[in-house]
Amino acid sequence: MSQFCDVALPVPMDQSFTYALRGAEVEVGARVLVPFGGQKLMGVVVAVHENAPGEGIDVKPVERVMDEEALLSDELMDLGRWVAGYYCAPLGEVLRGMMPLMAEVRRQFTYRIGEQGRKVLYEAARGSSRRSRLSVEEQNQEYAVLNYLEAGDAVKLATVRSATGARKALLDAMARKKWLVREAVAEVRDARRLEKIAVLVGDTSAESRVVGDELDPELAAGERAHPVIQQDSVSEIQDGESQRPAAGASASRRLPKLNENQLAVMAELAGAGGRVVLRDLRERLVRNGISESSLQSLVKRGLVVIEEQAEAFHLSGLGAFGKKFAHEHSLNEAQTEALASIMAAMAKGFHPMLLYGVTGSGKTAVYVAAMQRALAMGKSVLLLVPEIGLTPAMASTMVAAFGSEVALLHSQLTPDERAEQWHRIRRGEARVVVGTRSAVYAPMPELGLILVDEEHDSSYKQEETPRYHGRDVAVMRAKLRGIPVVLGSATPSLESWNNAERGRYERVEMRQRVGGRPLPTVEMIDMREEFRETGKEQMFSQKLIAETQKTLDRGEQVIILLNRRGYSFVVMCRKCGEKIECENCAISMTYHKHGDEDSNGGEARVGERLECHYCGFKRGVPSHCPKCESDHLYYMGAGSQQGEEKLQELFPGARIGRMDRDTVRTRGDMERLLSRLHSGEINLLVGTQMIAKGHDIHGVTLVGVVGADFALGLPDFRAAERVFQLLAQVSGRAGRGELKGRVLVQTYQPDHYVNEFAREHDYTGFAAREMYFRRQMKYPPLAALANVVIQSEQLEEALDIAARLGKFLLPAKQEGVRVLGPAAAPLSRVKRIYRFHLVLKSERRDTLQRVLKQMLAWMDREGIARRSVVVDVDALHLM
Ligand SMILES: Nc1ncnc2c1ncn2[C@@H]1O[C@H](COP(=O)(O)OP(=O)(O)OP(=O)(O)O)[C@@H](O)[C@H]1O
Ligand SMILES: [Zn+2]
Repeated sequence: MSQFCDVALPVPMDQSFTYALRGAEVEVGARVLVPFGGQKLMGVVVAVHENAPGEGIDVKPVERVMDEEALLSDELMDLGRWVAGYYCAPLGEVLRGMMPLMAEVRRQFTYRIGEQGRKVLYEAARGSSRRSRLSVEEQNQEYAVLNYLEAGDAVKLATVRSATGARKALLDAMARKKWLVREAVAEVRDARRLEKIAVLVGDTSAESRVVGDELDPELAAGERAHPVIQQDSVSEIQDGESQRPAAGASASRRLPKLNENQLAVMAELAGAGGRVVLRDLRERLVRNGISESSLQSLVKRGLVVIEEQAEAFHLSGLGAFGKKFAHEHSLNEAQTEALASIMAAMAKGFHPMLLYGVTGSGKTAVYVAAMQRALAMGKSVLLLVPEIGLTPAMASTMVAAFGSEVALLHSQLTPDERAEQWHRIRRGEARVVVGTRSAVYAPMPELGLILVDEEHDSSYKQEETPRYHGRDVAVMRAKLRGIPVVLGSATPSLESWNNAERGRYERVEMRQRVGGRPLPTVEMIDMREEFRETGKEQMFSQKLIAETQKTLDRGEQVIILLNRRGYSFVVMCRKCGEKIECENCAISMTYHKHGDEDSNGGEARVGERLECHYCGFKRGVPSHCPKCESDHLYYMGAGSQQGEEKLQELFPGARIGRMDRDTVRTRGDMERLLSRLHSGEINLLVGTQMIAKGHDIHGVTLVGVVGADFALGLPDFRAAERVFQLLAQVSGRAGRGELKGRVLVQTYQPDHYVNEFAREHDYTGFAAREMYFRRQMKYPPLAALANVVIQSEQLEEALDIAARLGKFLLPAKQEGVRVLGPAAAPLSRVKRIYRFHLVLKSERRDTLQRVLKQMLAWMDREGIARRSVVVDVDALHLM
C-alpha cells in the first residue's frame, strides 16, 4: 500500500503537493480533501508513491478521500496534463475546470471566541467599557455575539447570524480585531438535487423515500394511513389510475369529510396524474387562492404524501424550436458526401476534418446524421457549440433528434445541475453531449466522434486561467483517444484553414446552399459619397432606407447589424476634447437612454446612464464636462439602442425588435425574440453581432450592415479576419427561404480587401490574402504566439515587473523568439488594474513554450506573484 500521494490543487502554483495517506487507499484521478495554508482544499491525486519528501519536511495527511475510484479517466488526466503544459497553466486549476463538482463541497465559515474576545467579555462583566468608533447598536451586537459564543464552540456563520442578528461584515471585523477566530470548513454534500413531489396516495412508488419535514416535522415519522377515498366526496377525481386504493388500504377506516379547498387540492393532483412537483403545486394553489394548510391537512391525513426524487432533467422552453427530425430532409449530394467522409474517418482512428460549408449549406443535418450513425455503432458523441443561449435552435434540434440521450452543458446551469449532468454522462446515460467549451472535458465512456460547430467562434477561448481553446483541446482529445474530430464553419479560423491547406486536416466542402438557393448578393454603399451628397453624417444611407421600406412593403423581413450596444458609445466635451472615461478603466463610457417601453422584455425600467462595457460601472449622465465644466457635451457613435429609435422614426409602421446584451439577458429572452421573428411578429430586427449567429429565419431577405468597418482599425492582427467573419455570417442570414437575399454593407472603405472578398463570398481568396500578411508579419497561424500581460493596481509595480520581464526575455531573441514590448496594452487600464504587455512570437512552438516556462520559473525565484502576470498562449486578442 502506497504511503504518499501527490495532489494537484487549484492554486496558482506550478507544482503538486505531497500528502501522507496513513493507510487510506486512493487512485490517481480521484479527489481528496487536504489541508492547505490554513484551509481545506479539494484537489486531484496525480500520483501515489513511496517517496517520502526530504527529511524535516512535515507531510500533512490527506483529510478525506472523496472518491473510492478515479473520477477522471487516464485519458482525461492526460488531456489535463496536456492543457496545463500547452497553456502554461497550473495543473490543479486545469483539473478543477474539467470536473464541475465543486458544488459537492461547500465552503463554510465558522466563528469561535478568541482570547481577545474573552478579555472583552470579562472587562464588560466588571462594568468597564471600551472606547469604540462603532454605534451603540453595533457594540451591543458585538457583545451579543461574544455572549453567544462564550462556551467556546465553533459555530457556523448562518447560526451566529440568526441567533444574534449580526451581519457577516461585523463578524469579520471582530475576527480582524482577534475577538473571534474565523475558520473555513468544507462540507460534503450530495450533488444530486432532490426535489419534492406531492403524490396522491395509492400512487407512491416503493423506491422513493418518504419525507414530510417540508410540511410538518411531526409527519416525518408519523403514521401513514391509507384511507379509502369516499366515493361521493371526491367524485371528480375518480377516473384514472391514481384513484386505485393503495394495496393494503384499510377499509375500516372512515375518511373524515374534506372541505372544498382540500378537495380542490386533490383534484389538482389527480388532474396532473397523481404526481406534481411540490413547488409547482404550491404555485397553482396560490393562484387559485388555496392556502398551504389545506395541503398540509391532506398530508396529515395520509391522503397525500411528499416524496423526494432526483430532479428530472429539464429542457425548458426548447420545444418551440425543435425541428421535427421525424420528417427530416433527405440529405443532398454534398451533404451525403460529407457524411460519407466522416463515416470513413470513423474507421481511421484519429482523423481531424474541416467541414467548410457556406451559410445555409445544411451542416446541422450532416452532424445529426453522423451522430445517429455513431450511436448505432455503440459510440457516444460530443458536439461543441459556441453559446447555447444565443442559438437555442441548435440545442432543440439535438433534443428533437436524440431525446433523453442528450445532456446539455451550458453556462446557465447551476453548479448542482452541472454536477448532476456530469455524473449522468459518466454513467453512460447520456450518449450525446451538446455543450459549450468546457463540455470538451465531458467524461464520456465510448466517445467515438467529436464535432465542433462554428469552430471559428471566439467564445471557445477561455479568457481566464487556464486559457484554453475548446476547439484545440477537442482536437487533442480526439488524438489521445484515436477518433475523428470534425470542425465545421462557413468562415473557418485561419488556424484550421492553414491546417487543411497543409494536409494536416482533411477538408470537406459544401459550397452550395441547400435546395439550390443562391447566396445573397452583397453590395457596398460608399458612405463617403453619401456624405458628399447629403452633407451630413447619417446613420442609415438613402439606399438602405429605400430598400428596407420596399422589403417591408413586400411583407418580407429585414435585419440590420449595428455592432455596438447602447445609445452612443462616446461622450465628448466639445470645448476641451475630453472623453468621459470609466473610473476604473481607460475606456470611453457608453451612453444608454432610458429603457423605454418594454419592447423585448429586456431593458425596461433601467434609467438613463453612462455605462462601462468592460467592468459594468454605471454613473449618472453629467450635465457638465468633468474636466473643464463646459456644458457642451457631445454624443457620438450610434449603438443599437439609437438604431432602434431611428428606425422607429423612419418606419413608423414597422414591427421592430432589438437583439443585444441589453435586451437579451437570458436564454428565455432570446427564445422569445426568435419566435417573434419566426412568426413574423417582428419584421425589422436591429442588433449587435448576436444577430449574425446561425439563425435560420426564412423570411429575411434583406440584411443591412452599419458601421462594421470601424473594427478594421483596431490594433489587433486578427481585426480583418473578425470583420470578414462577421460580414459573411451576417450576410448568411439573408435569403435562407424561398426568396433570394440581398445584403447592403455601409462602409467608408469599399476597396478594403475584406470588403472586396466579402462581396464575392470569397472565403478562399480572403484566406490566401490574409495568410500572406500573417506570413510577412510572423503572426499565427504561421507562428506560435503568446501574449504576456502584466497587471497590477499599482502603476509602479506594473511598470517595474514589465521592465524586469522585458530584460529577462532579451536573450530569448537569440533563440528565435521575437519579443514585442513591453508596452502599455491597448486597454491600458481595466477594472482599476494597469496593464502592460509583451507579445512573444516564434516559428517553433517548442521554443516558445520553453521560454515561457523559463520565464515562469524565473518569476518564482524573483518573487513575482503569478497572478500579476497572465500568460495567454494563442491569445485571440492582443488588447
Ligand atoms: N437536404 C436538405 N434539403 C432541404 N433543406 C435542408 C436540407 N438540409 C438542411 N436543410 C435546411 O436548410 C436550412 C439551413 O441548414 P443549417 O441551419 O444546418 O445550415 P448551416 O450550414 O448550419 O448554416 P449556417 O452556417 O448559416 O449556420 C435549415 O432550414 C435546414 O432545415
Ligand atoms: Zn470600467
